[in-house]
Amino acid sequence: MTDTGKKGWFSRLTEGLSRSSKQMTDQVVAAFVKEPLSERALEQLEEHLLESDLGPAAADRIVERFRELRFSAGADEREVKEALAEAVTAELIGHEARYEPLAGPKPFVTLFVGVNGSGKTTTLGKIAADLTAQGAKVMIVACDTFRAAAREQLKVWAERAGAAFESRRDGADPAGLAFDAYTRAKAEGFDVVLIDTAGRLQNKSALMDELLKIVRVLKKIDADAPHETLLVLDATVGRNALEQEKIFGRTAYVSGIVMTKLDGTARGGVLVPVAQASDAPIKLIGVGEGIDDLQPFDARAFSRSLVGLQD
Ligand SMILES: Nc1nc2c(ncn2[C@@H]2O[C@H](COP(=O)(O)OP(=O)(O)OP(=O)(O)O)[C@@H](O)[C@H]2O)c(=O)[nH]1
Repeated sequence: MTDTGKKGWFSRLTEGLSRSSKQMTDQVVAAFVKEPLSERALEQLEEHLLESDLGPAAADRIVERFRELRFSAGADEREVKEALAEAVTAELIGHEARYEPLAGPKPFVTLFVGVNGSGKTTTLGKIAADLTAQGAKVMIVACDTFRAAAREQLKVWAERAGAAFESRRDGADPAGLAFDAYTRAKAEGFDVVLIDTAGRLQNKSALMDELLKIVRVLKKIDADAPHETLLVLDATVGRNALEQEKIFGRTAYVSGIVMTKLDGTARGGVLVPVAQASDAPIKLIGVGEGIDDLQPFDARAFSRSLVGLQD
């Protein structure tokens, strides 16, 4: 990425996280600048960390770090923010990884799982657009065969991205569709296959059976497929995201997490307990609806933006 690209990316991140950073830092920083050594400032810190949905375990550790730091009287705002950013980074640094579909086997099959409305379709569309812009041959497969609207939405993204599109109507077997699409992609030299799946949690066991069946048939073609299974979680549902991680993480062999809509909440801190609860790392984050608003997850950049640092 160029320096200007990097700068634009960082300011998008900071802007996207502005509601969370406001919630997280304004009062905390003021409290520390005013009374650097007081128990009251530490209590306020804990309260705000919990309100940002960071979860009790991480909040405790961060408060302990702050207790040990013992800011001198006259600590300024920047110093307090830097310390907070470092503490949050320490919580996340072991949980970041890259999504690299062009570095793996060809075609690289990615399965998208998550509840309806979490941002699966949008995420998939943004990824397709980014990959075709890099010259890759991309196929999108709409395995939610029950919902015509979902199919249509995905088709629009495929056309916009210049990607091939595979779908079937009215409840056709999603696993059969996935198998045929992957077979075609292999025969025709596609680089990447992006598979959208259904997300109805009302009938959890049927949904999991459907996902597992898709995985099973893909493995008939290549034992390592799907090469990535991305769980898409919506940050605006707060700690419910943890529940969803549990449900999908346990059955769907999730290999990476995408946290969307971080711009739509003051509780972006929820990424911390989700990352720590999951066996899979965070790979991408969404901070808006535009194509450039889906970004690789960088623990340090995320943490700095979360506390309102501009660089
Ligand atoms: N603000 C914001 N909105 C987002 C982001 N990602 C997705 N959205 C919006 O969230 C809504 C739901 O996204 P979809 O991609 O349709 O979600 P889905 O999981 O595919 O849902 P279904 O199509 O119902 O299965 C859409 O209006 C998106 O534009 C994001 O990072 N920020």
